[in-house]
Amino acid sequence: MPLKQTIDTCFDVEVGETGLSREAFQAVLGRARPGLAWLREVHETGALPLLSLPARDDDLAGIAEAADWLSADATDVIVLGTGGSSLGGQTLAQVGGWRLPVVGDLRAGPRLHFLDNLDPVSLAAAFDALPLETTRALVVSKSGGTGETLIQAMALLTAYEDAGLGDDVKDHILGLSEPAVSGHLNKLRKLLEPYGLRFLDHDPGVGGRFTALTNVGLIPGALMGIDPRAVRAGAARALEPVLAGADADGVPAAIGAALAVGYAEHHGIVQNVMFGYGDRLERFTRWWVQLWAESLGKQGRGMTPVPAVGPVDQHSQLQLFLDGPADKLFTVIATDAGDKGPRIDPALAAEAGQPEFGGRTVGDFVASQQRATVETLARNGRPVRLLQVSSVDAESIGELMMHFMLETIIAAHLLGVDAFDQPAVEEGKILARTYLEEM
Ligand SMILES: O=P(O)(O)OC[C@H]1O[C@H](O)[C@H](O)[C@@H](O)[C@@H]1O
Repeated sequence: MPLKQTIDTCFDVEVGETGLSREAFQAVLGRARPGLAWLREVHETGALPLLSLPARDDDLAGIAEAADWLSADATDVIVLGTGGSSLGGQTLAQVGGWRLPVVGDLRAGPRLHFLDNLDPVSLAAAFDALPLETTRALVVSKSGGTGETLIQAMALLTAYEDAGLGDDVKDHILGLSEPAVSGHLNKLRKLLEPYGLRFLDHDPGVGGRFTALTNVGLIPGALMGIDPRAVRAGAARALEPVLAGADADGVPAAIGAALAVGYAEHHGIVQNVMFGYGDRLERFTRWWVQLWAESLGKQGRGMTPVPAVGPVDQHSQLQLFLDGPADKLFTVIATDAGDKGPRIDPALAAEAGQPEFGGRTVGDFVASQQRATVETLARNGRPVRLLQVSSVDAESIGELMMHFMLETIIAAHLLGVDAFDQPAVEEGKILARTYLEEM
């Protein structure tokens, strides 16, 4: 089933005075037309390579080969890289089983580890605990200049040296960075290439947080058995109405962008909650946080992304969502959970005083929770849109990711900001370097 978006519970008639009027929404949606025209134009000219990815297959053999190389005879594969060089891969890998309770740990094949947060204690413990001889590493940095990734790569080189594997580094590490350009220093390449190891090219035209559909996201996904073709087929589905020239009200991503920007402009609602039901959407919510925050948070504009996972966060954030300040727009991602999972013995259910559980599956229970969350949010005056997929698999995650990349780009057009840069974070990086020099 393709992604289905329902926005009935997003407007004033359903949620009361906190809701956006249909008229105001339509006015913002109309303003999405130039953004859609721009997307079509850059697709045609090739100026935004992201939009050509769903139809590409010339790079798939290289992606499969890299995943095979990393996993052959390996007990462990570590992925170094941060932000956009990690979160897309994490999202796809999770759909394949990485970092899922129990199933993740029981899965056959090499263990996969993303070291995206620079933590000295974890890094030391990881290098101590990993059997380095059978551990391979993928080191990812688009720019080749991110301090966290460089320092991790240096520490890894030393760890291999200390383990007596200094001469075999090229058999353990694969690099992934922008192609070398003469006159421009790529520090990661300069550090690693002398070891004779192989580097894959990061597409210079695809910004970090938009790389899930490139080798950056697809190699880690493939390591967990996620088929890159299926991911791209799902992405093509989300892109299709844009390329087909549909008007804004026929493009789900434009509708989502207009809702978010409409709420920000008309109601000052600048917090957006992504409530994904199911373990396989946990990393997806974190990937979306970077996408939404770094792409839109500029020049005093932007919306704050708030991630939540269901049903577990019903026992954590839902009280606030329902009864705290009415200052959020919600997106609930639901799956066809019904009929899935263990079926409950009626005798046990009766014994426990929960006869309604009897004969139902665990998925039936989750399905009713998804529905109840959407309805109670709306009844409490909280605008909520529902996105439904039949299940979280390679194709639906590709569709969700492309949907939200498009939604982000269109929202940036509506807000009048550049979706593709992140100028403000540079200041802190320069200051951190100064402090390091002073130590
Ligand atoms: O891939 P890299 O060049 O190493 O960048 C990794 C990340 O770090 C930067 O600080 C940016 O804020 C992110 O947008 C980027 O994804």
